[in-house]
Amino acid sequence: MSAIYALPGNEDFADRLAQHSGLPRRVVQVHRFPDGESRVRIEPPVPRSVAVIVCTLDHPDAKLLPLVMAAATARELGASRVGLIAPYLAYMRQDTRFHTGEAVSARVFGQLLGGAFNWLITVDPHLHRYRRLGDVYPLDGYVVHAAARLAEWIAREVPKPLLIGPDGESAQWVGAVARMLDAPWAVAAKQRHGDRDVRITLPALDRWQGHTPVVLDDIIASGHTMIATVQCLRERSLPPPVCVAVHGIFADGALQALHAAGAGRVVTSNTIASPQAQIDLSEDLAQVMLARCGGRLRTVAPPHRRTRP
Ligand SMILES: O=P(O)(O)OC[C@H]1O[C@H](OP(=O)(O)OP(=O)(O)O)[C@H](O)[C@@H]1O
Repeated sequence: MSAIYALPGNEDFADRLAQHSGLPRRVVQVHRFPDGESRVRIEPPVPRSVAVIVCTLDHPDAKLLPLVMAAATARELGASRVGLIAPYLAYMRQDTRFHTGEAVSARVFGQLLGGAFNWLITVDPHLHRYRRLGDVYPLDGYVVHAAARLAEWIAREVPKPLLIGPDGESAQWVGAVARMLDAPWAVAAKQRHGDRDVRITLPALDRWQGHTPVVLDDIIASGHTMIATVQCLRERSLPPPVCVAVHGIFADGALQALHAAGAGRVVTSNTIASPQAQIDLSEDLAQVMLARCGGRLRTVAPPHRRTRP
């Protein structure tokens, strides 16, 4: 029988996958030796089964080696195929050589994981210059989209939402969510001058007075894209914007800075665990996982509610 293996820190998401799928959840132990090396130990898989390893890949450098060791060990101990569920996929933003001599990290990282796993399931990877997961990852890749779950949450929690994307790149997910909600939407222009130096120019929003602004993006990392957008909205005397993202990394006090800038609620999906991770995608990933393992989902996703703001 196939089984789900959680790398440390991924137990809650793996338990949810196990609950939806009926697959057993197994343990991966990672011990750090005093010299900084790791010892990885897994419960041996059933011979010729599929081993599904769960590891979200924020702060990826420390996670990569134990992850690759767990995959190799599952294969050595009898798994016929080894799959990776990485709800958040790292290094997708370093997708070109921005300056001479830089690593194209997205491609290098993809090749490393491609050598360890047969397939990969992830959520809305930051595909910008690469358009398809297969362009970066030499394995069978499956993308789960968070849009329907984000739309469900906004429909339930936000009266008269006006969706705002902080940059042109966000139009794809902002437009998708707005269409599901039948809500108005607009996209700002972003200029990034550094990791924490982001300038936002908002379009005219006067015709949607009385709406609640919802800033929607794929990633909150330093938070400065959201912070600059929130500041622009507050300068126009709009109410505290609700901030919604697929992936909440929240580096270095980003959440506090976002609230200090005037944000209202800040909510993300649970691709990365945090108190803001209130939108559960585990059922959607379990569905795709089971298709790779030859099983059927135990529960049925509720139909998406369509509401007018
Ligand atoms: O919280 P932050 O540190 O601001 O990071 C998050 C932002 O970074 C990404 O875009 P990016 O600026 O990399 O632009 P790109 O789409 O051109 O890669 C992402 O789409 C967010 O907008």
